[in-house]
Amino acid sequence: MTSLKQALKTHFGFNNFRSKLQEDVIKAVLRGDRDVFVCMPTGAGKSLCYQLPAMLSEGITLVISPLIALIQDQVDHMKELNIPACSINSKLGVGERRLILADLGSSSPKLKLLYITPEMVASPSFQPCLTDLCSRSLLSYLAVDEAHCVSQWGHDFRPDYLKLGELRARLPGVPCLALTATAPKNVQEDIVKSLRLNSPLSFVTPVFRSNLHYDVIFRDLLPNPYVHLHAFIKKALAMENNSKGQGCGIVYCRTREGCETVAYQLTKLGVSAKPYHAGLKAGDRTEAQNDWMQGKVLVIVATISFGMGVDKANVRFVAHWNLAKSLASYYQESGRAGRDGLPSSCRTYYSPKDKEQINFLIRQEVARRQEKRGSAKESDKSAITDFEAMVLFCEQESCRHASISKFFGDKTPNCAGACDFCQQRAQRSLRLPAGPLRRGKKGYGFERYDEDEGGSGEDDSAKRKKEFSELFKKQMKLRKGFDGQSGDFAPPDPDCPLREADSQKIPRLTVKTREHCLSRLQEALQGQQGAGGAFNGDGLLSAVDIEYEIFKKSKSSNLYKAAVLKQILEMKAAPSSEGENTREDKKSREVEMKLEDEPSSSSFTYPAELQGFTSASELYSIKRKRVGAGLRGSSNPYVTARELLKTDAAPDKQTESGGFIGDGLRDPTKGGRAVSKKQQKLAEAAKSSRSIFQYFQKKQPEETKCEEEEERDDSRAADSQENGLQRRSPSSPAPSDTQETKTEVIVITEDEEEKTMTVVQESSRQDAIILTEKTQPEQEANPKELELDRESPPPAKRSRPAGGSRRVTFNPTVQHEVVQPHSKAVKPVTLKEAAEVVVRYLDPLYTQGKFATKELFKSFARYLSHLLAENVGKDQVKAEAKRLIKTYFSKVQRCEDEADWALLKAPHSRKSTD
Ligand SMILES: Nc1ncnc2c1ncn2[C@@H]1O[C@H](COP(=O)(O)OP(=O)(O)OP(=O)(O)O)[C@@H](O)[C@H]1O
Repeated sequence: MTSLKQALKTHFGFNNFRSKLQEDVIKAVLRGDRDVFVCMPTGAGKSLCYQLPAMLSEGITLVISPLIALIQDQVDHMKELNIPACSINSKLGVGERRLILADLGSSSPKLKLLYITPEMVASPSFQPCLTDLCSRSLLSYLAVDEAHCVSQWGHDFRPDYLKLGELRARLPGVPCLALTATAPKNVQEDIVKSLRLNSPLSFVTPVFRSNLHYDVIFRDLLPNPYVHLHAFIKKALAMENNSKGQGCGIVYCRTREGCETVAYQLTKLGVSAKPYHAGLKAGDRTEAQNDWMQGKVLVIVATISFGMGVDKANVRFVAHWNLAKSLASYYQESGRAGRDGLPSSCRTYYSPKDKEQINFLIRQEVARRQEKRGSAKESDKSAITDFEAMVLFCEQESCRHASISKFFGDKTPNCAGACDFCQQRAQRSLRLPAGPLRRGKKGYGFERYDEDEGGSGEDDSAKRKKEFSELFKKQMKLRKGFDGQSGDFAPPDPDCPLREADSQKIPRLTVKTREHCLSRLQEALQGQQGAGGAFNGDGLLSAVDIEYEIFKKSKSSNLYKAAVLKQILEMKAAPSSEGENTREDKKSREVEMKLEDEPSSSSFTYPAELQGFTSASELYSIKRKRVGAGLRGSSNPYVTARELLKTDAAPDKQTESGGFIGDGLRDPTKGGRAVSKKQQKLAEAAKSSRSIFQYFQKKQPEETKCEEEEERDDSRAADSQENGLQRRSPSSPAPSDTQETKTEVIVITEDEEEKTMTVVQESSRQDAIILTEKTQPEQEANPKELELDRESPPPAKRSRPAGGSRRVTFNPTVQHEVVQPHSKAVKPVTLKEAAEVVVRYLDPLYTQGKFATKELFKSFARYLSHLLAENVGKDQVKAEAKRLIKTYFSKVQRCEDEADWALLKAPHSRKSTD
């Protein structure tokens, strides 16, 4: 055994190097004559490339690593191996710090590895120590882990990494080693330049990992995505035959709320899962991670804050519930699967809605950076192009491994069926019957003739040619058949509404898929057209036409699906037949739709300015487009309770002509189309009530933003409390002890000014008076507060055309107040009473702390504002609530949140699981 291998065994317990490359890198580092750059896939054993040399050299190796948590894991691991390693960081106790500094100051320090963040290494407090070590030539190596963080082209740029260039310059005699798993060519070059590496030796391995199977699923086309995910997990963990399963997995979600929902759904379906995100208490997060590490929990459902430095070998799958923000990030995150080299699965649940939202956030972030900097940079584009590469990875019909390799500048690898595209292709070709064309080297159809050596000249030759030509045609026909006209094609039912339903023009596109797409198109069309269009049959006809057009134009199954989804999005974004049709309107609504369409978000995660109530006097001046598409198809949803009651007969008219029955559902006996199952279930479930206060557990709006922003939340939250009335937490004390209560309503005027109106209500009097009015020009808003909004879904405010009308925001503390207008005709109901009535009707649409859709919440909020405006009695409240639900049923034909939809299907299960 060589001395190097001996050292490997002695210090790390490994018999061999993980790869030849690992060994080569270590040897190069040990030579110490050149800087070294290493780009090796996740789990390839990069850490050993500096850890082993550190053990074999005099002095101390300084390791720069981006996260304290990551450092802690490494230090703990080293300590387990009895390797003297430690870290200096802000979390260190005074005593510990003193001990470390004492060792570093000694003539022969015992420490071999000193881990430190880029911030700490640049801090003035560390400089004397660094200078001292340097002057005594006690620094053996400088290792920069996760070196891609230095590059502005990279997906995880950390400005503090840029300071490492200066550090490097200060340590001219110390060999530097830069390591990363994810660096395309431009990032590699940037690393070398920024870290001022001295003509480094580069060890770059292809990114291809043959043990990882990649696939992409169009989430929006799944009847129940959670069930689909559950099936995937069961398969990946081999749970079918073994209830305990093997290994574990990660599901990445973009938002905290997504994590909670997915973890909840998986647990409900029988897979132990825990959420992990920055919104959890530190203790809960650690517990979730430990439970997962120890195998007590099979699945961790996390934001991207989870995983860096987590060294778990048996991760059998990584699923992305939402699109990753770049292909490089995706490669890194999905690469946490299969570190043990065993087959593992990486799946993305793709949704065009995610695409729209993330695209918006990325561009917003880029614009913000440029604004801050005052100029644009070429590297700004990389965030956008990297994301586009991610989208292409999902949408393109090609080998997934090839897409990744191309992105990183590698050659196309031999995927060998390790992705959905290549697997399907392989399966198709396997289904070709064994025949002369498939017989290996000689398989061109000539074998049997070749064997017939005693052939007889010209005649034979002509005969052969003819036979070959026939055979060739036959085989081509067969191939064609297996590309699309396969015998597996399930024919359509006789009553199938699709045009050319039995056409097999698009390979692998089933009638079932087409029918599903048709129904989604119908839903979208109904949503667009309003109740009239939904039931008169036109919706069906047009949807059939639209579907057929898409079918005709599409060349592949994926392109067909993508086109259908695009069409649905466009239809949702388009103005209703009754609505205004200006371009601005469309734009405004597009953004609103994006907000509504967030699959995993609750109503409470709306930007503050969309969350709620306005005073009655403001209601009449608000155009529909300003506050959302709550009552789609209605040109003016803001009618008073009284007006609503007056027009209550309208749907009953429809009963006669179109088949509505009293509860807003359609009567199948009256000639109309049967009520949908969903509508029936909703109606059935509308029976129980719950405490109103649950509906006001308003979450902070920042919950929808990208996780990478979360580290900065605390300070922002403080800022926002100081600044924004609309951000006041519902749990903040209500102004109740005094004689009067104040309610502040923020109104955005046409010239984009915020007006804060304080409604004061004296407890002795039951009337409300507007007491103060202060304006707050938007440009004066605290920049930090604006920043807070940065990663939230696009607020309507930004999309509104200039010179538009008013936006209204809502102060949640209103819940505890009784604000009554002047009329004394009937005994007015309190807000709480009114809400209880509404809740009774909305209850089935509420689950897991949120409403089924934002739209519904907006309707609810709007309804409560009516009550504030109107002096109505309990009966009228009931009638109006009923009407609201009726409107909802008839105008909103979809329920985007599959989780809630699943619960609606089984209304009673919610009670037990709440
Ligand atoms: N020669 C070896 N033999 C066996 N196991 C090894 C060897 N070298 C490293 N390992 C193990 O491989 C795993 C991955 O190593 P390491 O964490 O260094 O990977 P990495 O390339 O740094 O990954 P990442 O990019 O995720 O940080 C660790 O558990 C490590 O102990």
